[in-house]
Amino acid sequence: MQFFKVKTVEETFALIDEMIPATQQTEVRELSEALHYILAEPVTAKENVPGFDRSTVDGYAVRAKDTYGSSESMPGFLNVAGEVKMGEVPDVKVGRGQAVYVPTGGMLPVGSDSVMMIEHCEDVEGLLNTYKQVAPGENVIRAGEDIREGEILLEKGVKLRAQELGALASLGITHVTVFRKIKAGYLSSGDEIVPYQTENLSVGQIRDINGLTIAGLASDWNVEVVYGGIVRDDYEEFSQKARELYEQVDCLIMSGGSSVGAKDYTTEVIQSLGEPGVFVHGISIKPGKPTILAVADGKPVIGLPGHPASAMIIFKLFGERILKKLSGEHLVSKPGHIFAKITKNIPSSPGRSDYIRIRLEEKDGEWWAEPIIGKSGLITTLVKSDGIVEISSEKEGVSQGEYVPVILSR
Ligand SMILES: Nc1nc2c(c(=O)[nH]1)N[C@H]1C(S)=C(S)[C@@H](COP(=O)(O)OP(=O)(O)OC[C@H]3O[C@@H](n4cnc5c(N)ncnc54)[C@H](O)[C@@H]3O)O[C@H]1N2
Ligand code: MOO
Repeated sequence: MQFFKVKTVEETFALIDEMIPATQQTEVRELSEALHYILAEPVTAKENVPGFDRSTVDGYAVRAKDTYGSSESMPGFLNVAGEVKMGEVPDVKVGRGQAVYVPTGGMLPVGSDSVMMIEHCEDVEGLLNTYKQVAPGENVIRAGEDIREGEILLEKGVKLRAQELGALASLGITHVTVFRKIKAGYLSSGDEIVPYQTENLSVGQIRDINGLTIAGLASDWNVEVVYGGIVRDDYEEFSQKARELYEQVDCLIMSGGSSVGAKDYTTEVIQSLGEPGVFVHGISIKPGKPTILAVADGKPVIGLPGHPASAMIIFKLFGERILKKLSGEHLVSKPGHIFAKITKNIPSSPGRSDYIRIRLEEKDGEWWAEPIIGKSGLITTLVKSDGIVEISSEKEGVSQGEYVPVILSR
C-alpha cells in the first residue's frame, strides 16, 4: 500500500487558501439576528455619529481659553448662563466669561469648546469658581468623531461581532446583506463506533465522541452541522451515505478511516465525490498526520483522523480556516494566540509541527504552560487543557522557560 506524501503545516494552509472557494450566496438579515455572520457588501456611513458635539461628563460647557490659569489656589470665575437639557438643542449660548451646565451626553451649546467636570468647579449662586483649566476639546466627543458621514465603516468579508452590530445600530441600519450560513455534513466511520446514547456497550464498541466535538467547534464558527450518523467500514455503504449527505450540504466532514489500514476507505470515498478531489493526504504534524483535505466540485471535504483529540486539534487548525474561507470571511493572519512560558523541555522533530495540549498556570505574575501528556486517543487530555502550544516545523523542540505560542481553547 502506498503511503501518503505528507505536506507541511505551512503548505497545507497555503493550499487551503488556494483551493477553498468562498460562498457567493447571500441573504438579508435583521441586525439583531446577524451576530457572527459575514458581511457580503461594504457598509458606508450615511450620517455622522454622533450627529452633534456632546459632553462625555457632567459639568460646565466653557470656552477653554476662559479657564486658563485657574487652579485650586487661584480659582477663576465664570457666570453660569443656564443649562442644557438632555436630548434637546440648547437654548443658551456660551459667551465670553460664561459657563452652561451640561449633563453627560448632552449637546454642547454654541460658543463652547470644552467641558469642565463638576468635581473641578463650584457653582456659588450663579458664579462658577473654576479650580482647573481645560484644553479645547476636553471632555467632548465631536460630531463625526466616532463615524464620519461617507466613510466605509465596514468592508465586505468582515465578521459581525458584537461591536460591529453596535456600530451599525448607531447609524440606524436595521438590515444587512450577509453570506448565508454554511451547512456542513458530518459522518463518523468505523465498525466499532456506536451512537453516544448507547447504554450498554458490547466489548470492542466505542461511543461516538467526534460527532459531538466537531459539531460543537463548528457551531462556534457559525456553521450549522447536519449529523449524518455512523457508517460501517464498507465501501458501498460509506460512499452511498457520504454522497447523500454531500448533496445536501456546502461542506462534508468525516472522521476515522483516514489512515492507510486495509479498511480505511475514506480517501476512495472522497475521490469518488468529484473533481479535483484530494489535495492533502497526510500532514507533517503531531497529532493528526493522516488528515485528508479535498474539494469535490466546489465543496470542501475534510477527512479527520479518528482519534478524538487528533480530530479536534486538526479541525481547530485547518477546519476553522476552511469553514471561514467558505463562509466568505476575509481572512487576515492576526495572531490567534497568546505567549506563555513552557514548564518543561519538549523535544520535537524538525520538519514536523507539534501541537502540545497544555494547562495554563499563573506563577509570580506570569503565565506558564504545563504540558498534558497523553495519547491522542484520550479525549480527557483536551478536557484538562486550556489550549495547545505550537512547536513549528523549523524548531527542534522548546526549552523550559522559553516563551511559546498558545492557541487558547476556552
Ligand atoms: N500504520 C499506520 N497506522 C496508523 C498511522 C500511521 O501513520 N501508520 N497513523 C496513526 C494515527 S497518528 C492516527 S491519528 C490514526 C488515524 O486513523 P484513522 O483516521 O484511520 O481512524 P480510525 O482507525 O478509524 O480510528 C482511530 C481510533 O479512533 C477511534 N475513533 C474513530 N472514530 C471515532 C469517533 N467518532 N468517536 C470516538 N472514537 C473514534 C477508533 O475507535 C480508533 O481507536 O491512525 C493511526 N494508525
Ligand atoms: O497523529 Mo495521530 O492523530 O497521533 O493519533
